[in-house]
Amino acid sequence: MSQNTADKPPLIRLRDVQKKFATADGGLFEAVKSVTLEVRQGEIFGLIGKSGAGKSTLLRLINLLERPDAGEVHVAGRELTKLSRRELRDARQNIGMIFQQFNLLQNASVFDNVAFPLKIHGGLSRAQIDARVRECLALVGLSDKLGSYPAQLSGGQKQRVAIARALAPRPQVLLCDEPTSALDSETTRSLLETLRDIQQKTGVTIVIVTHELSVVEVLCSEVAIVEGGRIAEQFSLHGPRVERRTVLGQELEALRERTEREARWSAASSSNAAAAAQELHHV
Ligand SMILES: Nc1ncnc2c1ncn2[C@@H]1O[C@H](COP(=O)(O)OP(=O)(O)OP(=O)(O)O)[C@@H](O)[C@H]1O
Repeated sequence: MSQNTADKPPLIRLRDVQKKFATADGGLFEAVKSVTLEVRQGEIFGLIGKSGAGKSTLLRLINLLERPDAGEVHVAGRELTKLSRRELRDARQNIGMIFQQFNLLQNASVFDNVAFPLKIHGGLSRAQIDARVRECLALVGLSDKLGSYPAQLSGGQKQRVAIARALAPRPQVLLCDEPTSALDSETTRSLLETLRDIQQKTGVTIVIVTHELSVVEVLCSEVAIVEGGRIAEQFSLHGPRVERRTVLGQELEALRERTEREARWSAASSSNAAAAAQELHHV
């Protein structure tokens, strides 16, 4: 579903958003400088940049965890900065989020962690909650961990519980803030596969912040490169490889080229192996 999103309408629209923070010396630091950004429905959209570039702040502006000093935040047709507290709480039901450090409730079982957002918003029977929790845990491959506690799980499993919890209220948007930074490379690979699989099964729109090029290359359909609080460059990862303006853009294209070359090489070597096997068979 993330493959052909070019004709889909934008589900998230940031217009001229700005965010400043007070600094220790009494000044102001502009973490996000008038950014305009659109994320289409069904996209897996990467925000990549160096530490301090403003990626996390930009992500947190999408669900108003950070309120912009100026600009508009539209998600699924609603301008979030205009909503009352109560309306915003409802609108946030449509925007799940996961974090680098998982943020699970340590004293609650896996079941209760995933059930939590369903219970606090009410409206569902116990049987409905039970069914939805099981469905979400199946989606992340943790059906057998219902009764476990976070301390009994690996980092990858904890992040899967966090994903199940974020998806439980059936959000249209899933925000991911460095979701694999605390994980080793193999666990990262399998978690990214799970995220892609979930996107395809549910159609959820994913925005992911990372500083790892390989995460963007493996997962994303579109990428924005964030530098100094601005979008320095944005492009599709399914489009042709062309010369990019930013160093990160160039590195990402080099990575794409290497992956394509390796895929060609391994296809060629397996067809050579097949041809050799056939020859042997005929001898
Ligand atoms: N609550 C805050 N108060 C003060 N300054 C902040 C706050 N949040 C972020 N900043 C500053 O804003 C800038 C951008 O931070 P942000 O976390 O968005 O960057 P980032 O690109 O996600 O970096 P990292 O990968 O290191 O998290 C940084 O200089 C940071 O110190």
